[in-house]
Amino acid sequence: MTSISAEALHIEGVTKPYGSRRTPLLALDNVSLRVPRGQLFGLIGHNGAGKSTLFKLVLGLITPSLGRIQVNGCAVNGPDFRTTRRALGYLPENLVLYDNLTGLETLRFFARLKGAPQTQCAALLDRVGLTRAGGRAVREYSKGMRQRLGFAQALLGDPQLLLLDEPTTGLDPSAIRDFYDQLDLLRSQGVTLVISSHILAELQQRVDALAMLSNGRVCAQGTVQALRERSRMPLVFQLRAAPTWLQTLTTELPGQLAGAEIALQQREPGLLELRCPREHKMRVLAWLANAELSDLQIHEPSLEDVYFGLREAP
Ligand SMILES: Nc1ncnc2c1ncn2[C@@H]1O[C@H](COP(=O)(O)OP(=O)(O)OP(=O)(O)O)[C@@H](O)[C@H]1O
Repeated sequence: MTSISAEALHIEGVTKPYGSRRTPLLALDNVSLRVPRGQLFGLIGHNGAGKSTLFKLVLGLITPSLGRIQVNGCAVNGPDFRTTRRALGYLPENLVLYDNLTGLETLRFFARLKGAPQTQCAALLDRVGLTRAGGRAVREYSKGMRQRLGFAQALLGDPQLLLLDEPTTGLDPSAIRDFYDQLDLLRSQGVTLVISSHILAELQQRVDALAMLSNGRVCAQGTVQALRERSRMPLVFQLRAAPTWLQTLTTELPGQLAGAEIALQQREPGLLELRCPREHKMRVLAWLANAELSDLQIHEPSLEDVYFGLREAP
């Protein structure tokens, strides 16, 4: 197979059916994605959208019926994939751990499976903050400790591409922050990270780009800002002023912004919320320049708003 790209991950026209030949269910349907090296790339979508299936295809654990996948320019399941496979790290959604093994024994076990040096295990336990717990049986670990051990397992062999399937589920806010600090460090070292999550607020500030899967298809792909613009979700202006001034604004604004789809709502005395399409932002600001406001905040639509906006789009 000829190389389609030297990007960290290049997926082209991939389809994966499950079920019988007569009534196949397309877990993935003509999916194409490109992830440049060194990016933190998000994958979002409803339950059953196809995220885990995509990870398994990239790992070569299952094969597509159509399309092709390359990791660092090397075809998945092609002749050189054994070597490339070693440069992949994976944290599955539900990692099975042996409760009777200690944390350190667990890592040693995975290191043997992966052909990674045993000498990495203690350093990786330290990296995820489990050095003191490393001698304790995994059965005594909390959910957060198990996740951290799973993350250490994914880092065995110094992977260049890390696939993380819902890695922060069940973690407390401080553990989530520590986890993303680790991802930032890896990214600064040139590692490419693909992360799936249902916690959209968490991804919004952190990913370089993302893809949105719906019913096995990519329904949107790009930076959070590009998806915001595509979704055409409104901007929200929060205006604080004396109630009498807000009354004037409420009366005059619709006439001033004729032709713009705006919505006004009094949130509380002295606080007016104005929703309007992005393309009218500068008109609104120009008009507000002469208003006697005590405060003005402009809120971009959240990734969650964008997600629902794009999913509902025909
Ligand atoms: N081994 C399998 N056999 C049959 N169908 C499967 C299999 N694995 C996944 N599917 C189906 O493929 C679709 C995609 O599943 P997948 O697990 O990839 O979704 P997901 O986006 O990871 O979901 P979640 O967010 O719930 O983890 C679903 O309809 C699922 O039922």
